[in-house]
Amino acid sequence: MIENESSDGHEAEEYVGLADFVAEGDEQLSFSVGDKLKVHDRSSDVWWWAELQGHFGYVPSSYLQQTAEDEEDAWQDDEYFGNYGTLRLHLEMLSDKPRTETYRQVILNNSVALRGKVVMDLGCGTGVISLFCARLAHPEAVYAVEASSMAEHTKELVRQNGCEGVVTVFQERAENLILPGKVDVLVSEWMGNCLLFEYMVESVLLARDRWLKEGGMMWPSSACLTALNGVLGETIWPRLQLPTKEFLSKPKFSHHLLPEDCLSTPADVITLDMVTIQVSDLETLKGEFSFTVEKSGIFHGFTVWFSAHFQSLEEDGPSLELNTGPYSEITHWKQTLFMLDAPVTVEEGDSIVGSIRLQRNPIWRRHLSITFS
Ligand SMILES: C[S@@+](CC[C@H](N)C(=O)[O-])C[C@H]1O[C@@H](n2cnc3c(N)ncnc32)[C@H](O)[C@@H]1O
Repeated sequence: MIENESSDGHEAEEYVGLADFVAEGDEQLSFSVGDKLKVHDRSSDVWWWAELQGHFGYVPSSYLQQTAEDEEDAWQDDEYFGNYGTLRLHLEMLSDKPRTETYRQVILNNSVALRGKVVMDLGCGTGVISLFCARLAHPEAVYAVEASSMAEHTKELVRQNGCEGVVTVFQERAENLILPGKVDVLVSEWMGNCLLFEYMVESVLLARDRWLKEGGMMWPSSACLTALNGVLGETIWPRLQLPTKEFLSKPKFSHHLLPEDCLSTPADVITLDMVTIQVSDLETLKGEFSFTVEKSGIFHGFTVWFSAHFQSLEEDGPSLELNTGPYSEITHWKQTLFMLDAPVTVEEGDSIVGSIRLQRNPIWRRHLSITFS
């Protein structure tokens, strides 16, 4: 085999490992997540002939993904900020009452302590959180940071609300931001599906490290991914019959889990402390779970959602929670469903024990894979 040329005469192409793979036998090639492999033969759908550091062997195609053209491409920023530059997404978020109301309540509950403080609202969108700060509390300044073109409208909204003396809009990516000084509070609504999707949290952590004063407050202060096992509602099951294979192979976003379809009590599986977590920790996050089945039924899969927690600025002040789970008022995130390959009958008292792993995509930096074991 000639290096850089595949068996059919084409150039070998570079792929990146999405997960660790351990070879079984001499014919296969082991690699780790993030390894760059040269793929020489893709004639089979399932097993490809590849090379890593001079070693050759078969590798499973589903563990590999083609590399991005460049760093910018890896973040898909044109598409990402293009979408946030339109009103559609912002209207959906603004009309998500539990979400928007929690942020309003956080500002209101802390209005006394916010007096004279400097606040950064990272990813301010339409500026709703900045305006809550300016209207409900008396901060010294609010820096409203937004990378998309929505910032142009936000400047106008701030002016129309008479808040331009307090709120300054920075149309900038957080990573390139230059502020007049450090801030006392960093507030952001960065959470995505399964908590991490979009990985806006990375921008929040970078801004924290550069711009938050020592001992400053992060809102949310922590966030949790929660899981439980559930039956699949009778309303969905009939729709599954035809495209079952496709349905099982991917998570279902925007799934609305009904409390009566839950087989056990939910458990927090991963917690992010927004003061201490580092960007590098986001690459792989793992959690364990042990569910006791409380209701006999057919166990079809796991459902996950997140909650975000907001500490008070005052020592004994109440903390607040935004919970996107099935026992709380529905939000635009709803829940995410992961189906088992085949359903399992479970009895009350049975245990379902396992682990969950969130692996950030080494190429497409806003994406992740989630594995239940
Ligand atoms: C989920 S929306 C929240 C919008 C607004 N804070 C709200 O609560 O309605 C996130 C916003 O953050 C912006 N954003 C994401 N990453 C950013 C970054 N690195 N720098 C600046 N803005 C960013 C997006 O363009 C989007 O408008």
